Amino acid sequence: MNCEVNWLHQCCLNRNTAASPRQLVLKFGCSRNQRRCNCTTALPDPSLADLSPCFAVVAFHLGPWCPLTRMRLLSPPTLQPLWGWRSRSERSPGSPHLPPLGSASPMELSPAVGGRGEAGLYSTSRHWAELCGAGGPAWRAALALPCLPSSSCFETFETFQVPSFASEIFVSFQFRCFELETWLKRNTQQNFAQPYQISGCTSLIPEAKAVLDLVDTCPKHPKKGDFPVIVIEGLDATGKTTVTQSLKESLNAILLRSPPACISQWRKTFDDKPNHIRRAFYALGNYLVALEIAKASIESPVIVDRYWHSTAAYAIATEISGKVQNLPPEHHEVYQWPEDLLKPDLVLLLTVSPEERIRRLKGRGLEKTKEETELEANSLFREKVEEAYKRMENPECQEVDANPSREEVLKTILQLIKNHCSS
Ligand SMILES: Nc1ncnc2c1ncn2[C@@H]1O[C@H](COP(=O)(O)OP(=O)(O)OP(=O)(O)O)[C@@H](O)[C@H]1O
Ligand SMILES: Cc1cn([C@H]2C[C@H](O)[C@@H](COP(=O)(O)O)O2)c(=O)[nH]c1=O
Repeated sequence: MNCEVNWLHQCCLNRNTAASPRQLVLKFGCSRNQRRCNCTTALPDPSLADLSPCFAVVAFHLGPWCPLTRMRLLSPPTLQPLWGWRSRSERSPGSPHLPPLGSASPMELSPAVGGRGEAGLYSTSRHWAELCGAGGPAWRAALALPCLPSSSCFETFETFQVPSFASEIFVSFQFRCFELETWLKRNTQQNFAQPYQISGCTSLIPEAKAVLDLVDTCPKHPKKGDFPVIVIEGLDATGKTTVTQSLKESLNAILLRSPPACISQWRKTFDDKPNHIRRAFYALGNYLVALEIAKASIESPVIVDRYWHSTAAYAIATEISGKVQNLPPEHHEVYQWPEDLLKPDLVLLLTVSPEERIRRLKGRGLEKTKEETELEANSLFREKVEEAYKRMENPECQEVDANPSREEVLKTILQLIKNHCSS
């Protein structure tokens, strides 16, 4: 018997929740006596568009009673799926920390084959006997597939067939933009290989076109003038705006910030996009502000409120889940300055104690970005951003204790600038 499952009907859109931002969970199931489940999908939900490109996880929750013998998932031939599995006892629904690629699995992963390609999970009856023995645990297997942008990510799953089963099966398709990206990158050594691509987004995000048009007007390698360029970095509310304003007055300097004013109108739009798209926007902001730095530093000293180090530190901290120790090791390429980006003369990192930062945040009371909310709620994230800042190289960040009064912080910074830039 064939059954068409109206799985959209059962789609549970679970995006932007505090627990798991941008997670989409789609669920469908078949009842005990349905022998065959054949789901043909075309996902008309436009809100999916901004979830991609991403990876889809197909997670199978299998009960010990399930006599499933074979599953087949059709996907484009070029996509190489990855898999992992774990027992129910280890399962934590909100965080699919899948085991490393290649760990022993009761499943066999078929290689992609010609034509439309076939990739999937096959289980032998012996495996199932081991897995599903009476009273045995229930298992969760997960298959991760790179998806194509837009709704086409669902064409990957054009046909999902479970050819023969007589029991209950519960399948959930979970789209997790960053958790999975992180997992895949870590396990496939593709570290940060493609995070800064914005061009693929133009059909999804019309603003991307306007931003890209601006890039086309940029000279490739703008040169710095003779005046010093000083960047002020730090977590939110560490006093960057306050001190950069004072430095501007004290040094008769030009004050710039990243992202620059010419793209700030689109900042809100991109802040709401998936991480890699938002990052692309911020990365681009640096290249645009570099042009302003090049021009301004011919005329006077330049102070920059955030630059590349912010983009990198926040991106790294967002990508890496778990402990500070999970950050890429010191001297890793993610901490290096991009070769084609104008370098500043001095980068100062303002640090304050967490208690003082909270006091300042409260005193300020502005609308918060997602990162700011994350920083407030998540001390681990804060630690990772700060640690990533400290690992940046060439130029490195020079740390400034910004706990003292505004006047004292300014005095310290002026002295550092004098020492560093007067030659
Ligand atoms: N040295 C200081 N002592 C006490 N309060 C300070 C000091 N420096 C700044 N503040 C106050 O702390 C709050 C945050 O400062 P500020 O806006 O300059 O931080 P910021 O690093 O620019 O924040 P964001 O990155 O979020 O824009 C403000 O209310 C500011 O007046
Ligand atoms: C420049 C830049 C900023 N962000 C994030 C980090 C902060 O939490 C917010 C707010 O920054 P602002 O100082 O108040 O303008 O934006 C980022 O993630 N990447 C960047 O390059």
